[in-house]
Amino acid sequence: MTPDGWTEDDGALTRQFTFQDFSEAWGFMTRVAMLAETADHHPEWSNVYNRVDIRLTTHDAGGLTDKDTALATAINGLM
Ligand SMILES: C[C@H](O)[C@H](O)[C@H]1CNC2=NC(N)=NC(=O)C2=N1
Repeated sequence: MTPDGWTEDDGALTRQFTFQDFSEAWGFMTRVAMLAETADHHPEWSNVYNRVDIRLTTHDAGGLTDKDTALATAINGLM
């Protein structure tokens, strides 16, 4: 099942997050980075000022796995 707010698209989960400013976006990215390191599962992402675009896919498997769903759910838990 696709976690709230995420879109399943071409073997990946994507979601865009928008914050008040860069500082809030960067703080969020820092927290996501710590989740990613703990899970040894890392996002494809980009940041423009207050916006963070995240794409989750499992490169080793060539598509979507439970690791992506788990990380998306954990990221939702930061909000
Ligand atoms: C060696 C290392 O565990 C692997 O390369 C991990 C690291 N993080 C990863 N992250 C993601 N998103 N997909 C992977 O396949 C992946 N593989």
